[in-house]
Amino acid sequence: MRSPKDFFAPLAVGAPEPVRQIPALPSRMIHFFDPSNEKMAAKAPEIAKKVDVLLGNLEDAVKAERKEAARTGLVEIAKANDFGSTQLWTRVNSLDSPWVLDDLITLVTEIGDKLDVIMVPKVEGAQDIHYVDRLLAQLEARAGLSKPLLVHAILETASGVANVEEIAGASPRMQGISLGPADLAASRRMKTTRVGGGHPGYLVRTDPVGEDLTTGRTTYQQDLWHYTVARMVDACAMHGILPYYGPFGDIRDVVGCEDQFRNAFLLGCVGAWSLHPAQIDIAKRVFSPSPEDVAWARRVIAEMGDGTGAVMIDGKMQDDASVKQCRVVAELADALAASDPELAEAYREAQS
Ligand SMILES: CC(C)(COP(=O)(O)OP(=O)(O)OC[C@H]1O[C@@H](n2cnc3c(N)ncnc32)[C@H](O)[C@@H]1OP(=O)(O)O)[C@@H](O)C(=O)NCCC(=O)NCCSC(=O)C[C@H](O)C(=O)O
Ligand SMILES: [Mg+2]
Repeated sequence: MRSPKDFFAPLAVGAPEPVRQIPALPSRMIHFFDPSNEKMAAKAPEIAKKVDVLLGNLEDAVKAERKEAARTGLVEIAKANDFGSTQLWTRVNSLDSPWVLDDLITLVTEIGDKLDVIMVPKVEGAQDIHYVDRLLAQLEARAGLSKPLLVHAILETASGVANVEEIAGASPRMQGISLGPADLAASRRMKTTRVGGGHPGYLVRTDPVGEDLTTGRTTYQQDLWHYTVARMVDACAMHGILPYYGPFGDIRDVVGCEDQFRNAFLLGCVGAWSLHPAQIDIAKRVFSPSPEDVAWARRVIAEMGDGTGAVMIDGKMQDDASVKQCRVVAELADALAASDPELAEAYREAQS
């Protein structure tokens, strides 16, 4: 572990100073596209106008023989477009793959000034982040970058989950962590065959009444990801970085997707991945606090004055702790409304 005194020092001569605060930029959806897929690549500039984060994916879901085309495609798209306030991220190949070194060298030296965040898959522990951290510093120095690239880890191995707190605090570059349910399920030897979401077999059943074990026993499907998401949220909050739910692979099931995203939102996540254009609006809706919740939060804040003591509002007790929750909601609403005029209008209307 680096000494706290050196934590914010650049890791290479000529590399930019690390950031001291992770910017809380809107990132309700991290929209994945394959830069080697001509159709998707052609849509990227239009999609960029609708999303908070556009991510050029180089890892899983890109065929092995298209890896180089994906890398080159992303460089071309980044050079040819100005995405304005939409962040541009990439997911590089895993650290044990034959592609990742060239991914990092090419992307940082060619389009390092256009990229905001590098997503690193299958992170096992702090050592993986330390490797990327030093390499990025060297490449940033070579490319003459003035702004440091941030790093986002995917939590998708059993060791990654066991080490999530040290991963979250491994570098001042750490921007956030996403759950990768598909790889995590495989790593844990879970018996699912899906990309995220629930499973009808994972349930609890009410007790039997009398001797009859089969009738009148309601079952409730449980959330396979609750433990991991909650643990990830705590690790991120502890280190001042941002947690995200990852992918929901059943593109057709927009209802199940919305439920999974909402659970993550309520537990503390700031966004999720959109794999298909149909998931963009779901993430936008879910990860923006509702106008009614924002109006309520603002009312509590106003009636609580300096934020101490206890008051009754509509029969509910409010005190120092509930006003803090209301501030979380109101501050998120303000941050999102600043770059989303439609949302700003909806919040204004609910207030009046
Ligand atoms: C899932 C898909 C393969 C579906 O693609 P397709 O069959 O082409 O869907 P549609 O016919 O409905 O598409 C309609 C049009 O929209 C374009 N399209 C589709 N997806 C995207 C996109 N993501 N961005 C931009 N444009 C998109 C199609 O080209 C169609 O265009 P047109 O014909 O001109 O109308 C596909 O959506 C896809 O590949 N999505 C990305 C998948 C991905 O990135 N997967 C990796 C992330 S999940 C993961 O890695 C697991 C995780 O790590 C873990 O371990 O949990
Ligand atoms: Mg994965």
